[in-house]
Amino acid sequence: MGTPVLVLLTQDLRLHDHPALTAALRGPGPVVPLFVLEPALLRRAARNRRAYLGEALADLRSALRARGGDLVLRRGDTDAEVLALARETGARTVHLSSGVSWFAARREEALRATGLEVRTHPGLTVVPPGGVTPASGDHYKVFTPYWRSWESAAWREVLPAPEHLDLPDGLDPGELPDLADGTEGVGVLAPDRVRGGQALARERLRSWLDLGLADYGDRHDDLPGAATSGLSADLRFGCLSPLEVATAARDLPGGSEYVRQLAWRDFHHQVTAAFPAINIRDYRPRDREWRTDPEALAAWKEGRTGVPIVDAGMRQLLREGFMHNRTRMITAAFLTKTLLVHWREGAAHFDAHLTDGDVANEYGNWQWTAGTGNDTRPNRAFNPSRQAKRFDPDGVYVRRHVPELAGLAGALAHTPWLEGFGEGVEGYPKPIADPGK
Ligand SMILES: Cc1cc2nc3c(=O)[nH]c(=O)nc-3n(C[C@H](O)[C@H](O)[C@H](O)COP(=O)(O)OP(=O)(O)OC[C@H]3O[C@@H](n4cnc5c(N)ncnc54)[C@H](O)[C@@H]3O)c2cc1C
Repeated sequence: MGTPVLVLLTQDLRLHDHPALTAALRGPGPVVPLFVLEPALLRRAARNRRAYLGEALADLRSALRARGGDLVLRRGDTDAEVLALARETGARTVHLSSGVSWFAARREEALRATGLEVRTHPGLTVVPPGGVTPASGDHYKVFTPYWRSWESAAWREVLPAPEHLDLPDGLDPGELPDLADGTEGVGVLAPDRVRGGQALARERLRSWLDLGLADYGDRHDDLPGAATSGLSADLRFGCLSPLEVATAARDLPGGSEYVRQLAWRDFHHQVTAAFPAINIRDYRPRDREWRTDPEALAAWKEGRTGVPIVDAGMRQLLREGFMHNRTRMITAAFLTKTLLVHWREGAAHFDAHLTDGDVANEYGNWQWTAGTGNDTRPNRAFNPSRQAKRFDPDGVYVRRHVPELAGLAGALAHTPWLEGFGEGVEGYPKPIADPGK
């Protein structure tokens, strides 16, 4: 047997289409798949993401065991744990998928400083950041030209899952702690959250391709229909490969509209790779007065602004750890453009609850909506009343998430302030800001 090699897993918790794992398996030696639980990161992570992560690691471990290998788990700083495991096994090389965040860049730097050979691979996007670039500059700042280049870029082949792996003898695989026990983390554990792991993710993908995709173009904005794929958390943790999803969907009816959304995901990744401070600083600084309004912010977070479409979205987030894209835009615009509260406050709340929350998509989209990011129309308005009438015309979505409004039929659920001779609906607040007409 040859020298063992390490594969450091991060946001790629799968066996299918895994370039780093495939590269490691090309050598003659045993392959040690490793995940490092970093206490400092886990303490700050949303409870929903901790729970998904725990499930995804358990699922990956059983898939690896079924193939003769195992998932090795360690707790501590990634570079120190990688180095310790390399010393224990005699490994000199570590393979990993390239990340785009500031944290991923620091991690890679720290790994290189250990003296090990560090080999990075694609795998977290369809087209890797830098895979397409404009004539001037290192990344695209506007989506439409990016999309045109992205569409015509050559994609690599989808790789099969390995059939067999060997682990060095006598290696302690390490314990997987219960990450969903609720003792650590931020936000609330959502009762209807998505469950994690590549097995469930692959079932969701199959069912989406068979039953949902064909109608995506017509129905992706239908709020009550919830007619989107719901695969964002699976993509976030890499239980699904974005390239495999895009390749499977591309030539099916509805595929091109769907694949365009995956290009948005890649777009925000290449922006973040070029501007890793996306979660801290304005991408396009604007002369803007933000307001400090703790009461309005609390009402927004709890879904009691008195604007039903906003409250429905915010309560969906608390109940599911997920929110429909349309209400993500409406609620984010209400906070930043109507209440004039800084995007960082809103993004922090989303980050504490979204199972799919990640640096590139979350902050890229928050800045896009707030007008400090990549939107070419930074003053774009999202009038809540008009959005509600258009995307939830019968009030079904609002009644589903705001039970106080269950007694209001049809579109009346969107204007509770007009009920009871202008007294509103008992138990539901009056709007804290103009909901528009
Ligand atoms: C304020 C705000 C915050 C957001 N935060 C996140 C986040 O933290 N994580 C996240 O994955 N998405 C985020 N999005 C983008 C989008 O809302 C979600 O990806 C989508 O709602 C997930 O549902 P789905 O999987 O059913 O999407 P589908 O409509 O089925 O789309 C398929 C996939 O394409 C990708 N995608 C779709 N729309 C976008 C988009 N605008 N930007 C980037 N990728 C997209 C996602 O990976 C998604 O799973 C945010 C959007 C807004 C406006």
